[in-house]
Amino acid sequence: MFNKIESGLEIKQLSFKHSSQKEIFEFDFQVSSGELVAILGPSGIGKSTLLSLIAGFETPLSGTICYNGQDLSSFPPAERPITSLFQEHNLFAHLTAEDNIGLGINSGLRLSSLDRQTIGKALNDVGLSGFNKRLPSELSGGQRQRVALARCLVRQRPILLLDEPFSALDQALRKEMLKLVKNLHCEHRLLTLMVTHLSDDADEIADRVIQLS
Ligand SMILES: Nc1ncnc2c1ncn2[C@@H]1O[C@H](COP(=O)(O)OP(=O)(O)OP(=O)(O)O)[C@@H](O)[C@H]1O
Repeated sequence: MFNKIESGLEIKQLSFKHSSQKEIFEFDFQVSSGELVAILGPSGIGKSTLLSLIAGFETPLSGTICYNGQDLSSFPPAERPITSLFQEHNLFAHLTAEDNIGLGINSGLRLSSLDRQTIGKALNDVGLSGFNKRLPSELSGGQRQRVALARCLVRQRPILLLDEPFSALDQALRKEMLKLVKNLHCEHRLLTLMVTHLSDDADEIADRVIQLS
């Protein structure tokens, strides 16, 4: 049993059921601010479901999700202190890298020159300086995920959720992206939860592994 924590994410006696299913999922754990935790478990165990609950895309049957002692239940997804990166479909095909990242600052793309500088810095942070005007179709798979990561950064949310973000990439590229995530996590002091089914990836960068069973 954990005591209530003041700094970090606390998932307490959370239960959930997809409306069309019988299975009930239960989660109970906590993650400290600044920790990078890997969520491991077999296919169908509920890893993505857990991230959807934390992000606010699904509503639990019972239990609480608190950040720094504050219950997030009443906050819609856009107002939660959370940014997410998924395996794919992170970018809009008709927008440049710069504008895709800019959506993280202003959804109507009303961007000041300071915002443009912030976007340039984020592109630099993910190793894509000068790629501002590229369309997603003009980028490799790894570069597209870097752009999506840059958008996560400009949102300046303290919690980063990663749902198998690099599983479509080959092993060498995946390792490179994991290193990048680790660096960004440290540099931006993000509480990071990374869902993966690969224990090697978890061992590579995680401070701790939570195994769902
Ligand atoms: N929207 C949904 N409606 C109904 N059932 C769902 C829905 N999303 C997921 N499920 C079911 O809930 C269970 C958990 O799914 P989830 O995607 O969370 O698992 P996972 O651990 O992330 O799996 P994987 O590693 O294959 O991505 C599965 O049995 C899945 O079929």
